[in-house]
Amino acid sequence: MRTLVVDHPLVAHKLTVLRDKNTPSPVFRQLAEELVTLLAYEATREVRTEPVTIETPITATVGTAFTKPTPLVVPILRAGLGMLEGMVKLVPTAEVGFLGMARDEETLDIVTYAERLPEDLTGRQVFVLDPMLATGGTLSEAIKFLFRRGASDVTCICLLAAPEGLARLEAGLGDANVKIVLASIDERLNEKAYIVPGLGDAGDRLYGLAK
Ligand SMILES: O=P(O)(O)OC[C@H]1O[C@H](OP(=O)(O)OP(=O)(O)O)[C@H](O)[C@@H]1O
Ligand SMILES: O=c1cc[nH]c(=O)[nH]1
Ligand SMILES: [Mg+2]
Repeated sequence: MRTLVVDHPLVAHKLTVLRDKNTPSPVFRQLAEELVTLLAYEATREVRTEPVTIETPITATVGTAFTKPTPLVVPILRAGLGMLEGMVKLVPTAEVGFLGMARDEETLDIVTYAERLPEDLTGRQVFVLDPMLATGGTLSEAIKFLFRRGASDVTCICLLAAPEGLARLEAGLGDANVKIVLASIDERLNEKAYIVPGLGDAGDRLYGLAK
């Protein structure tokens, strides 16, 4: 597993405003969209592409080849949805699947309550979107789900991670082809397994409702 923390003044500034408890949901949603675009630029450095040839207004003959990215993007509902728009704006040729996963706040167990993914992901390159990597339970379940379906290359784009969650994923994944791209590795988890300093509950911040 590889981890990349994107170190950039624009990312740092937007993340600071996102953390501010006084930032209302509409601004929070806008910033999440902008941040995922900045992170996705780095996260897609190795995106697989298909050759496409075109005719330019200048060339009389076809033959200028450019390449079309064809990843599968999987936002983890609810909070992952806040990252979908920014990702598909940057990669309009991506295919999108969905996983609905919720963490039981008592047991921290992960419940998968929705899934809309191709049955066979053999050889697919998948980009998972979830703003928070806390205990790592959600992403661990999501990655296992995707590998079970045959995916071979998974990149997770998250905003914040706790060191504990990264360690858990590292322990469980070993040398699997998984990359985590982040805006920040925060200090720790608190007794409720929330990221400190963090930004609160991402789903609630995005959508205003308690889940
Ligand atoms: O690393 P973990 O300990 O699994 O915690 C991270 C998960 O917790 C939050 O989801 P939540 O279960 O609150 O659902 P929501 O996205 O609908 O708010 C967040 O959106 C992550 O998916
Ligand atoms: O800090 C956290 C931890 C888990 N899920 C969140 O949304 N925020
Ligand atoms: Mg979630």
